[in-house]
Amino acid sequence: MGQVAAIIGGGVIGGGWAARFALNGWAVRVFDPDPEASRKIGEVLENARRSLPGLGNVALPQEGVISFHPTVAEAVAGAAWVQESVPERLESKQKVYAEIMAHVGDETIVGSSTSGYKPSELQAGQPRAEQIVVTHPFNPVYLLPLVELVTTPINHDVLIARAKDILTTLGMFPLHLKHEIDAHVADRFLEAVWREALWLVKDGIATTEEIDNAIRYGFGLRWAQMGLFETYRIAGGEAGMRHFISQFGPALQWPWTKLMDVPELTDELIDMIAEQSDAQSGHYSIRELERIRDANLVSKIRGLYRTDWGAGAIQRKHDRVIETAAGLKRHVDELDDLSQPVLTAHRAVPLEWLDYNGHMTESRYLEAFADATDRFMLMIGCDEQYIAHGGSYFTAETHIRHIDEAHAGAIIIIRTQVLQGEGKKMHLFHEMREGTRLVATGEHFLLHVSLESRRSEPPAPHVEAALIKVAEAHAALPRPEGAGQSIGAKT
Ligand SMILES: NC(=O)C1=CN([C@@H]2O[C@H](COP(=O)(O)OP(=O)(O)OC[C@H]3O[C@@H](n4cnc5c(N)ncnc54)[C@H](O)[C@@H]3O)[C@@H](O)[C@H]2O)C=CC1
Ligand SMILES: C[N+](C)(C)CC(=O)CC(=O)[O-]
Repeated sequence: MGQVAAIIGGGVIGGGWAARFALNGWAVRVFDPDPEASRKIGEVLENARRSLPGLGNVALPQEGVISFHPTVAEAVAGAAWVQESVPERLESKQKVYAEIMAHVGDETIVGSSTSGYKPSELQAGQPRAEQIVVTHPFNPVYLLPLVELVTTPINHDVLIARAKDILTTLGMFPLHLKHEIDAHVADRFLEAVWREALWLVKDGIATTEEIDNAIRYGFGLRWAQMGLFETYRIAGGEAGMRHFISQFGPALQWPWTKLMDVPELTDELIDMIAEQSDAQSGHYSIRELERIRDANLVSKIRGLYRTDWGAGAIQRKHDRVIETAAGLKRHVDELDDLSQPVLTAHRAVPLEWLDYNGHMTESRYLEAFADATDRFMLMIGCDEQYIAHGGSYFTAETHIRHIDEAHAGAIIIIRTQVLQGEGKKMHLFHEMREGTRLVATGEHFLLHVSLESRRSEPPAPHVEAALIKVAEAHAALPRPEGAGQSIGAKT
């Protein structure tokens, strides 16, 4: 069995943590007195299963089992990680900690999802308080990588390093804050923006929908990929950050903002906001909105994956961590058996690959096969460094057969047979399967090129030798059904 995580409090955030741990192969034990907890977590898990596995290009480990327990003691027994996500009230959190700390092991890391409390407030008066840290996530926990890891001087370096390591293996980005402060770092911004938005609604300047449009069509997109300071560095033009501050800094003194002040949340203001919000989004259920949000996040993070930037770079790193467990190799010399087609993809169909017919759209078959070709190139030594030195392959011809459907989240594997591999020529035949079911085939003819002359040229000797080694081993295989076909041709 893999590692065990205990989730204490299985609401919006605890449910997200349960899904993040389980989908990364951890056994998850939940304690939540709410009789509806198992239904709610089941629904969150269903949404997470649709979206998380397809975020990267490598299949996640086998899903861990989620179980529900009647006491804290039973839930935390043997857990390597305990994540507390009970409601944001200090007194009730402290009571829960007394129970958790009485039953956890000496090595267990106990993280709190608290949005606002400092770790020292949770540690106060607890036995083995040095095991308690704040691990503040962002909703949806199963998709967003950021987790603020807030520690105090009593937390040992070894525990902090282990906490970072575990969060990283879950595909998260632990932002380590060594100085505790109410509401940590990110929620300070969120509250500042929220306060300002409440004033704009109260004063009748903008509706909830107009405020959301002001964010999502403009600076929200910018923030998602560069944050604040990197964005403003660019806004300073060639003169950079100093120029930006001297131009726009003085405006901070002008009365543009009411940030120092919070509007009174009167019944009238709350009704106004709730009515506007109903008019804006009331035609969707919360679960529908969650699915729309998740699909949008998957598209955005996968877009950033392509540019190896921000949240996409975190996902790429996670793929590197889990690719060995998924059976993927980085060089043909690591293969035990060269006589069979090579595993070049083991991944889930991402949400963004679906079309109006509810299945993987045609262009994504080519994307999957192109990624498999990239993996094969990597495996014969045509890696990032080799390409940076000016050698690569160009695809000259492709033939795809769409044999069966693939749906969101389906785990697909691609195996690649080399039909010809010598000199400049590389002729590959990919078979894509879900389980044993053949979904598609892709036949690709590539030429090795010089990226300087943009003309075909022989590969470097070590690349050609690796390619020939596989080609010779595959020469004994039967020619795959469908190889060499054109549209309408009989087999
Ligand atoms: N909702 C959000 O956007 C975020 C919330 N957080 C933090 O996560 C924590 C939980 O918040 P939510 O999940 O939003 O609340 P929630 O109300 O959705 O869930 C809390 C859960 O805790 C359970 N619970 C209550 N008393 C309990 C106890 N003694 N033992 C075990 N379970 C108990 C409740 O039945 C409920 O299922 C809070 O500390 C909050 O600040 C952090 C990031 C984002
Ligand atoms: C509203 N909130 C303070 C609970 C929000 C968070 O803590 C983080 C998030 O997911 O926005």
